[in-house]
Amino acid sequence: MIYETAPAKINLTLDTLFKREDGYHEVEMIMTTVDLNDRLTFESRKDGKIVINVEHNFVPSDQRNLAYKAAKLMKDKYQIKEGVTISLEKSIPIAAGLAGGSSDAAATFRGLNQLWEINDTLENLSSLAAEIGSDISFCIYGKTALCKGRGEVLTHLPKPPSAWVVIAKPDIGVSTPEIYGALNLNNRHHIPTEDCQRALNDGDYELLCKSLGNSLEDVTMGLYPEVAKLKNTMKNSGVDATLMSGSGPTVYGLVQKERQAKQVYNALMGCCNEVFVVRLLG
Ligand SMILES: C[C@](O)(CO)[C@H](O)COP(=O)(O)OP(=O)(O)OC[C@H]1O[C@@H](n2ccc(N)nc2=O)[C@H](O)[C@@H]1O
Ligand SMILES: Nc1ncnc2c1ncn2[C@@H]1O[C@H](COP(=O)(O)OP(=O)(O)OP(=O)(O)O)[C@@H](O)[C@H]1O
Repeated sequence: MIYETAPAKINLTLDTLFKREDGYHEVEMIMTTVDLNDRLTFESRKDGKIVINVEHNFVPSDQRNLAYKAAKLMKDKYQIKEGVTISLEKSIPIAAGLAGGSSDAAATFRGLNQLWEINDTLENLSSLAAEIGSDISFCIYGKTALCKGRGEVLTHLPKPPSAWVVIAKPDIGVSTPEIYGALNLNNRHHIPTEDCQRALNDGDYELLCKSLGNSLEDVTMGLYPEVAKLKNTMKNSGVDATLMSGSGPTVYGLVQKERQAKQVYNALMGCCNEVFVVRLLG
């Protein structure tokens, strides 16, 4: 049996540049991982089937599950006869902007690479992963990276200075295509990534806090005012910086001391069901 953890990601920055001919948006974003993890196990099957065990009302256990798609792609690409039972224990909130499904898929690529003794490089797994989702290439490595293209062109970056992250998800799910679909490129905030890169290179926490930005934030907040409200509550609760992750609706705040993190946690517990205090892994 093989075990893998699948950490959530947050966006430190997200800039959208233009809409491409294939319908995707060219992006430039810096992502990093936090220690909020789904857990997966992989067990070989002789009958060649891919079976997903997951007990969660909003997560499909059939071909729609991203872990299933990853397993199917690995099986076809490397012509594997064996099957696999994948057991998935979810902790990452669903449809949250934290790449939960993408991280499960990435863990599946890594897990099956071992279970089926394929032993391919992370680099090759990362390019293969782009066939089923833009965030999965990053999730293959986790850590911290500048992601370009539609998200799959990676440059690895130093890990962020240590910090506590308070993550809060309002009780709504947001669909990524809906947010990209509602984005008006003529009227969007340009988010430079240079300051954030400098902050990471220099280990400069204050600059990191100043450099956070997400050009999808206004779009999601326009459609879901509760996200703007949550960000305001987060701001007023004493965080050093706050931002919406990905296409939302999750908002996170950064602080340096555990005591501050607990204070922020208490302030947010009243306004959403899903609040977590975690650390940057990066
Ligand atoms: C918002 C982010 O999570 C930030 O990391 C990603 O950009 C989205 O990545 P993802 O969930 O892996 O997205 P995919 O599954 O590849 O694409 C879902 C849909 O989002 C839109 N999409 C996604 C990525 C991108 N660079 N441009 C897009 O316009 C497209 O409509 C696409 O059909
Ligand atoms: N392993 C999985 N875990 C969670 N959701 C999954 C999974 N596989 C497929 N899904 C489907 O994908 C949808 C989006 O879920 P997910 O949690 O991955 O979104 P997300 O956090 O917004 O991802 P991203 O940040 O990459 O856009 C869910 O509504 C669910 O139906």
